[in-house]
Amino acid sequence: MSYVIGVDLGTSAVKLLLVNKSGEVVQEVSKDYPLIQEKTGHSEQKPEDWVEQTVAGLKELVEQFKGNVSEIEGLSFSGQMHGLVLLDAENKPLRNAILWNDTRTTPQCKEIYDKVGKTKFIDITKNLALEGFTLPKILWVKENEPDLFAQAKTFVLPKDYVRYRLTETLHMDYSDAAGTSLLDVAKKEWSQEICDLLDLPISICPPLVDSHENVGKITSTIADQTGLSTDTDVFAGGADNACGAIGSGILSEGKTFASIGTSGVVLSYEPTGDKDYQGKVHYFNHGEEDAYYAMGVTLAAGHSLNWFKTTFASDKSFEELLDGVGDVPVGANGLLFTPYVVGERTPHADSQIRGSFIGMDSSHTIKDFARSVLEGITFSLNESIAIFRENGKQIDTIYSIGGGAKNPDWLQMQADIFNANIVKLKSEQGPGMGAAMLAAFGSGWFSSLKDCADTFLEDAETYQPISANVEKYQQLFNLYKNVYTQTKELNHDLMKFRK
Ligand SMILES: Nc1ncnc2c1ncn2[C@@H]1O[C@H](COP(=O)(O)OP(=O)(O)O)[C@@H](O)[C@H]1O
Ligand SMILES: O=C(CO)[C@@H](O)[C@H](O)COP(=O)(O)O
Repeated sequence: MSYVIGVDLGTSAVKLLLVNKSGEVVQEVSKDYPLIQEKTGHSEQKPEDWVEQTVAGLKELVEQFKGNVSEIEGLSFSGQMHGLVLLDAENKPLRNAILWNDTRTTPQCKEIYDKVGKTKFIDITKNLALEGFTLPKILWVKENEPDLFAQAKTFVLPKDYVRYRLTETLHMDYSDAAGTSLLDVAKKEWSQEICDLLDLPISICPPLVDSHENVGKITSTIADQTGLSTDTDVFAGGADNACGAIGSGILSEGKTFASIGTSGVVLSYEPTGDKDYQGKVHYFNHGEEDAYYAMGVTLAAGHSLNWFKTTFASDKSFEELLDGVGDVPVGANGLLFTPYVVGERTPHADSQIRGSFIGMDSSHTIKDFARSVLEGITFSLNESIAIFRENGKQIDTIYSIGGGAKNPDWLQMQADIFNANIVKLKSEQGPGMGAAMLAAFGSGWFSSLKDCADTFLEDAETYQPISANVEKYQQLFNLYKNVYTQTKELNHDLMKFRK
């Protein structure tokens, strides 16, 4: 039997899947690492932590593997997007990585519009200038840490750095490059014009490759450390959302997923690079060659639930905390939550907005709060679905992936709030499975990613909308949408009192 490994470098952990030629996940390993949040709005990680934990995960996978290690033919990556890893001339990181959920760069986003012009910027990058994207982070370092920036030779994204350490070859794939704000998304090349207008040398941008491209073999040092064969091929891999799309079969027009990981994402396939959403949703290159996708992002989806659990129920597991939320009525007995605990992206690109519980009553219990957190996260994702529908997309079936897809009550809430059938796949490991599929396709096991999806992916369950709930949720969604406007100014004024 032959195998491939999908490495999903997430925000909370690296998850590794060993997958056989039929698409069965035969082994799984997860290794976590900390988030460094020294100030409000700051979010960093140490690149060395990613490398150490990926190597430790690969070693554990190989130790548990019953077959012959030479049967593991290749590996590929899915990576948290946008994080800036700035490298010196010897490809050593110059500082901690600044992550996708770090929102310190509001002035740099303004600088981008001032110097490039908003219309031209959206024309080239197909996206707004957002705090989470890589370019404003580069400008922040240039402005705030000039000595360090002077030593910078190049930059990469999180999984590119880990891949570099495994192979000693440096690349970035189109799907991740699209999230830097330096790529001309339709032309698939670095934008000389944006670099010139912002006085950045284009030489800091690494060579571009397709996600399924073979970029080399693992080094003998990594082979020694992990037990893998030196013949193991490494394929470039993609942005976690592009890989999530591959791993849930979002490979043709009309297919959509909702992912609840640390962030929340609603993503829909786009066959061409020229649909105009006026920057209301993100528009990126897919991990499938020459395809695209549009997506809306809730900055803190699973992160909101995580925050709630850590702060108010730290002794409970997710299962214990959520046990019984299905018995709480729709609307959590009049409690409404907005998941803006680290700011928001879609549809409100606002780094200063913060979360609220509206309607707290002395009769509310922790179960009401837990249900309102799940509902608030799902309402936020529904705002992205509404944008897609307003732009003519028909969305009647949605694949649900990520940690949030583990809970059946939440899956039913998604069906009722999105008013769509929710399909759970046999493996909810979207991005890790997508990375494994890139390695399988890259290894020549299949003639296309679609062929691979036909063999690897299988629906497990479908949740259908319950019409009485759909009706109540439509009323609640209208109330939910008001909370942003009603609390915006208050939150902006509170900004100066934050850490
Ligand atoms: N049993 C569960 N039920 C509901 N939600 C869960 C459960 N386990 C984890 N989650 C949510 O899923 C999130 C992690 O999802 P995951 O897809 O693994 O994230 P990431 O790739 O960002 O690290 C957690 O933050 C949590 O909110
Ligand atoms: O910023 C984005 C997408 O634009 C995030 O989706 C990150 O890519 C992190 O994803 P998770 O850790 O939540 O999977």
